[in-house]
Amino acid sequence: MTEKHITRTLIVQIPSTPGNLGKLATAIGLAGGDIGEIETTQIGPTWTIRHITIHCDSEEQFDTVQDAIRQLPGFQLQAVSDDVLQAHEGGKIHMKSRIDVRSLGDLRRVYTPGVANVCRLIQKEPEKARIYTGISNTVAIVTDGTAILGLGDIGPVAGMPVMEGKAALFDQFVDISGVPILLDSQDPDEIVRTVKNIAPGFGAILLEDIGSPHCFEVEERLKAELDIPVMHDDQHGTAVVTLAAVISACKSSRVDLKDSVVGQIGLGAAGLAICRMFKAYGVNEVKGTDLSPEAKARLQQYGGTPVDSLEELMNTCDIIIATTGVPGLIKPEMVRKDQVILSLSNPNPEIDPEEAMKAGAAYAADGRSVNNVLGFPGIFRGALNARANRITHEMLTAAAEAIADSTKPGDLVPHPLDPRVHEKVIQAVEAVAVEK
Ligand SMILES: NC(=O)C1=CN([C@@H]2O[C@H](COP(=O)(O)OP(=O)(O)OC[C@H]3O[C@@H](n4cnc5c(N)ncnc54)[C@H](O)[C@@H]3O)[C@@H](O)[C@H]2O)C=CC1
Ligand SMILES: CC(=O)C(=O)O
Ligand SMILES: [Mg+2]
Repeated sequence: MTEKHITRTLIVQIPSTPGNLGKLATAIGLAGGDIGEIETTQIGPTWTIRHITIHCDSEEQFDTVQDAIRQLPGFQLQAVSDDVLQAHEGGKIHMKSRIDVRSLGDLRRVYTPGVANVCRLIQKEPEKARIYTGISNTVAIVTDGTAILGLGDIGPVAGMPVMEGKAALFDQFVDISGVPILLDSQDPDEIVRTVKNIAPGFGAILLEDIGSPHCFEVEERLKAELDIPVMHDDQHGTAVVTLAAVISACKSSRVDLKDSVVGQIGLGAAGLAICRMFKAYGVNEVKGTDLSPEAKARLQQYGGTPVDSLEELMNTCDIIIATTGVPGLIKPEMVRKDQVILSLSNPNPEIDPEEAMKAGAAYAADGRSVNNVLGFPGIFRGALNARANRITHEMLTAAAEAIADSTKPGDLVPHPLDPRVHEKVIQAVEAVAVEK
């Protein structure tokens, strides 16, 4: 089954005679829907209610599936539920106490008066906060809402589901408490001031979905002015996983990455960091294009070669990396035989990997698989474990190589749910981290 973009659960009343579930499945399949789970919730003498999860390519295809069911005599489509929206009801994260408070003794230990002694101890010996608070295991996930995925400047509150998602991944993959911080300002001075003011409560700062170019200034200033790790994930997390994917592609096709011509479309936060990482890794030629002349000038500053048109880039590069946020920007006829095509924009790529493969690409992937989720959890866990006060280029390179080493031959990246990847990234980052 190819990966579909839309998932819905249909609640269908089906006549209780043999063969009707088969008829329903056929109608759904002929309309293009893939059936996932089927749950029978009620069985009666004349009808049965089933909850059927369907995956479709598009809303239009999903409408066709619904019409096909409505046309089946005796069947009733009772309701449609959106699993994604449902999963978000009430939010995805929740701050929980690690200690039960059930008796007066517990209360006095956890809160007053007991807590006062711990406060005095930390006042006297501030480094004890690492032992007696959760600060060193807590990462602020900071956004101003200006570049939420490829959706643009939709504001920090609309971006909260993404921040909660990052917090959920931190928790589940590497046991870090991620706390979303939504900023009601896009002014670099104010962002830097605010993050510095809240920094005492955190072991590290992850900047997320802050648009370019102000993200560059914000990150540089925070790195210089804070004594804890700061990383803009859309820049460096993305560069790490992209380098890993390209290392794997070159290994499988026995091509030397350093001699390949890399072409980038979109030179914002993700694109520019990818260029910097590739150049530092020794790639000789990185070309790039962007609508903004300033973005192209920044590429040149980091050793890349600006190119005027998308067509020229597609015609002259072996490896294409697109981070524009523009779905469908790369047309199948632009793909050259044996190119590597990474169309990394979320939620929808510049070209569907299947289309790119059909058009002759040697390897193709989108932002669902080549995703910074493979990097940021282990990078932060490794940095916190090592008590590093910054995330260095060596730590990022080590993370990229660990991801590439965890990749099965023929794949571009490992599965994000494989805990061994995150473990390998943690170990690699920790090994080269610089202690405070
Ligand atoms: N797969 C992954 O792990 C990640 C994917 N991304 C995706 O990359 C995309 C960009 O994200 P950011 O770099 O943070 O945004 P950004 O706003 O900093 O950069 C986007 C850049 O693309 C350029 N651009 C827009 N339309 C273009 C076109 N038609 N031709 C050439 N350039 C064009 C813009 O001028 C801008 O410089 C988003 O869709 C995001 O979801 C970002 C981070 C991680
Ligand atoms: C994955 C991610 O960080 C993005 O698309 O912005
Ligand atoms: Mg992002």
